[in-house]
Amino acid sequence: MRIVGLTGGISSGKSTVSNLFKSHGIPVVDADVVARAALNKGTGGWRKVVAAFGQEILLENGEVNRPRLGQIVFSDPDKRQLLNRLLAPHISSGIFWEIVKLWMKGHKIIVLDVPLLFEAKMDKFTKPIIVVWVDPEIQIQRLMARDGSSEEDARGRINAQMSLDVKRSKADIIIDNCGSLDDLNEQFQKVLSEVSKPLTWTEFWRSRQGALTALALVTLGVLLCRKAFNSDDL
Ligand SMILES: CC(C)(COP(=O)(O)OP(=O)(O)OC[C@H]1O[C@@H](n2cnc3c(N)ncnc32)[C@H](O)[C@@H]1O)[C@@H](O)C(=O)NCCC(=O)NCCS
Ligand SMILES: Nc1ncnc2c1ncn2[C@@H]1O[C@H](COP(=O)(O)OP(=O)(O)OP(=O)(O)O)[C@@H](O)[C@H]1O
Repeated sequence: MRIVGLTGGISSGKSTVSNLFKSHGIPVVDADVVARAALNKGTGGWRKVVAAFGQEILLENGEVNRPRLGQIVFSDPDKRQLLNRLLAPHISSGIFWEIVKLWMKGHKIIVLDVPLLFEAKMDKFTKPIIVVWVDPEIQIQRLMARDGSSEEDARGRINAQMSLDVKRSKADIIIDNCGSLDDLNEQFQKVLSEVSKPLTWTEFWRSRQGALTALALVTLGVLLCRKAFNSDDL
């Protein structure tokens, strides 16, 4: 199985690229979606976060007030680290089970969309790694336009992440998303053909088809050995 890593900065265009993959039939595991589920009311993640941050981060219905928690953690690195530490095991196991489900369905190529792929050291499980890069000023403009946030808020969120230039230096494939959506789509077509290349042998043996082939080969080997022993007995 090929697990393609997709990362970048906040609002650099990862979801836009993810949607392109999905529209070409390649499933995407979205870490933001998994992270949201890990904070749902009543879950283990929710309990730990409420115990650490207090009732004031809750809405009246008991769900986490996400903008409120965001304001707290994106302006205080210690609190952000605390939140990351509390949620990391829930996010990793959520991502793991999403991958297992896609493996069981027989998908050979999947995309892991993880904003903190390098920070969380998940990059070692993915190949190739695609970084969606964008110029910092365009990133701020798009972030403020999308979330209706202030410049201070947007800068706080961007500064909470590893710099996009550092991420770019760690990439196998770079998508430069400073241009129009048409430009992005044009680059995506090249990325798609790169990512859709035939699996390597290692990737093949990690796929469900590879595992079934290995099982069939072992079974055949056992049957042939038994037959050989039986003929010796005769
Ligand atoms: C603080 C929270 C509640 C704010 O929620 P909100 O709905 O406002 O933002 P959302 O979850 O949609 O995240 C938007 C973007 O912020 C960035 N971001 C989120 N968490 C972090 C973090 N801990 N450090 C740096 N950047 C982060 C990501 O680029 C993400 O795509 C939420 O982001 C959260 O629970 N974060 C911790 C979990 C986490 O690490 N998520 C990232 C998945 S790898
Ligand atoms: N090439 C582009 N031209 C114009 N707008 C774009 C382009 N690419 C993305 N956008 C817009 O920029 C915003 C951020 O893009 P997107 O949501 O894909 O980023 P993201 O990296 O997934 O963000 P997050 O980390 O917050 O999940 C969106 O409003 C999106 O529509």
